Amino acid sequence: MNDRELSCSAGGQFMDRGRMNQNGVVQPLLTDLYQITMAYAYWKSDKTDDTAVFDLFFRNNPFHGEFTIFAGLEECLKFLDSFHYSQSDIEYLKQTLPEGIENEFFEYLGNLTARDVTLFAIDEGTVAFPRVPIIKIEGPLIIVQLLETTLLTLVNYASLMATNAARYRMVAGKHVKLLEFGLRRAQGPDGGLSASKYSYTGGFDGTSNVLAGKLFNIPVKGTHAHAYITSFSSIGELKTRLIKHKQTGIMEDLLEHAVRHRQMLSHVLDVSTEESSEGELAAMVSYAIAFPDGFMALVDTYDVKSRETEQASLEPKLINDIKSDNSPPKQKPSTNGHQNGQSNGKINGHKTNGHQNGIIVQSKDTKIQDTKANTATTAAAKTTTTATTTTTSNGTAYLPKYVEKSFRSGLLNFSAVALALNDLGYHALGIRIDSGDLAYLSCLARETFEKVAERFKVPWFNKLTIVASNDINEDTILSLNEQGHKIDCFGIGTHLVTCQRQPALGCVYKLVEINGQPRIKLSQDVEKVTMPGNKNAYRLYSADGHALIDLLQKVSEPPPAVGQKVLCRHPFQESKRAYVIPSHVESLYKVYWKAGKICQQLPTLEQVREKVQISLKTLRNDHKRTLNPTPYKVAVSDNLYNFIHDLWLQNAPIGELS
Ligand SMILES: Nc1ncnc2c1ncn2[C@@H]1O[C@H](COP(=O)(O)OP(=O)(O)OP(=O)(O)O)[C@@H](O)[C@H]1O
Ligand SMILES: O=P(O)(O)OC[C@H]1O[C@H](OP(=O)(O)OP(=O)(O)O)[C@H](O)[C@@H]1O
Ligand SMILES: O=C(O)c1cccnc1
Ligand SMILES: [Mg+2]
Repeated sequence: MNDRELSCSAGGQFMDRGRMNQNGVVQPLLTDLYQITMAYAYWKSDKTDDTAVFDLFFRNNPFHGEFTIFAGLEECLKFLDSFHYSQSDIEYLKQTLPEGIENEFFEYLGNLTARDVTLFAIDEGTVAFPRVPIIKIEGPLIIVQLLETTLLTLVNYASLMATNAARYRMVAGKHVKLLEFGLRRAQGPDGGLSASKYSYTGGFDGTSNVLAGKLFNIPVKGTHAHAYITSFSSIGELKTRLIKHKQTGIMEDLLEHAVRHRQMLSHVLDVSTEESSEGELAAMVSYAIAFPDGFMALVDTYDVKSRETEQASLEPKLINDIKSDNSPPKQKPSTNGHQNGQSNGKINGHKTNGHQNGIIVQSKDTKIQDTKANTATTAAAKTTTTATTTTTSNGTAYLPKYVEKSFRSGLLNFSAVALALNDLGYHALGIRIDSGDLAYLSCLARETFEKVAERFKVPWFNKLTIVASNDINEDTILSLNEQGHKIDCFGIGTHLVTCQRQPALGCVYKLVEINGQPRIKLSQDVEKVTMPGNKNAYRLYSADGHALIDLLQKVSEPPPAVGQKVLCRHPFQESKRAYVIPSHVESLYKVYWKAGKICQQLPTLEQVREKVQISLKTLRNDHKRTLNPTPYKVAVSDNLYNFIHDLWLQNAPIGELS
């Protein structure tokens, strides 16, 4: 039994092999069958001594963007380090491959390692661009072919995820915290773990995924679920109310303090204590007793059936809309690339409990902004939206009174418990909002906290954290920013981890040279023609420190020099050329694996995370903007251009007209 089998039989997917913590599912059989059948055919055709160069690259940036973050390199290196077919792998292949495979082939497989392979790569966490190989791998043809699928699976999702996360970070800005909440929605356990790891790489601040925290040393964070609030229905259910005063150590009744504050707060918040939920109060008190220094509460749970009925009688129009099949379809993002207002669908009124709105929110500069006006809504949606809007005396439309009241219940109970904790020497952390109009409710919450801070002389109340979650994506954040909000932290699950906007990055692995001879793969689609030969990649920078262009050259060419004019050519369009005089030239490849060893000091996850931000800073803003970003230029040297096109002509068959 080898290390891998030992560790797997011990029950762990990730294991410490002394040298590196490795995901146990990453092993040579994690590949497509055709790699192994090809290996046999290569072996049969006596190609064991052939050497090859493969390029691993993508053709298009994801998410309609113009950059990609390269991630997954460390996992690739770990894979090379441990590449070895175990005895049981060989037994399995003997049973599985077609009959007649010679025994010597299995012996050959049993002795294969990645010792003779050399892997070049750009640094993990660097921005990368279409057609510039992010990994270049050289070595015995059979082995480098066998590595294809596993390397692709390690790079594709990792890079997609890191890019997705980096985009969320860009739209959220650097001061807002981003938490990954996606494990429950991820594509299986391994997808969930990778999502947590690479969203951290891309710029998230933490994850709710505890195993990811343990394995990758990522900060783990979280609040609590609605279930906790709804598990209490009355104060009578509180088994304990006592908590130690932080300074005096004397046991005090937290509920008593909370009830007293709640009474006073009801005037400040304009919600009567009868209108707020007792179960919610009980749940919050009990949670505060469990976590007096980390009290963070969900404030949107409150849901009272009798009031739903009352709402129904108040809003027959809305209820009719919901019952008929005229309910508004889910909105598509508006044509300018992101959704405005409530255009991402559900919020435009198909809920019976009145959690919908066509609100006008107060923007940061206190101007009133009509979110309906710039929303690409359907007529049906607009009708329903209007029906549910409550207009205040000054003409400002807000959430339906019912929704506001129920949200105020959460705020009332939270504030009461937070003030009670304050009496006993503790500071609450904040709230989470998981439904409704997040822009409006966050402003309402902040306004409430400011009022409480002033009236109760608790200045720290101003600084309470407001976490928002609920089906958030890049467009929602952009829209919230436009509207103005007071959210300090987003908890993001589904859209982030499933990369819903684009679920795969199309990295490919193409043979570019065999036994020193270039190989080109032709295609009707020019974009798909491969760039033949063993190449080096350089990034040329302008005097202001921005990346100008990536340049591919034949390895035999001298690198571009600072201050010297370089002719950069579009790889396929003859007329597209430019001279560049770089102020700085970065050679993109480093040898990461050679002679059976990792040749570079590998950065920590934290360092890769920093690298992402540093690398993104070198990109001009117009390449990074979400709407119609400018494509970053990728070029080839004049020499490589001619080489590609000569080879192309040599390989393209000449048709015959008849
Ligand atoms: N101000 C806003 N601007 C744009 N989108 C928003 C805003 N507030 C919330 N959203 C988004 O609108 C959607 C609201 O979802 P939905 O209509 O299901 O309401 P909900 O509040 O989740 O209702 P429920 O809790 O009853 O399921 C979510 O995707 C949320 O991220
Ligand atoms: O919406 P996402 O971006 O996917 O983020 C994660 C979601 O998961 C939770 O909801 P869920 O309904 O699963 O559980 P809950 O009872 O804790 O709300 C949480 O409340 C978020 O809404
Ligand atoms: O901690 C949270 O609030 C959380 C965690 C996972 C999913 N939704 C919310
Ligand atoms: Mg939810």
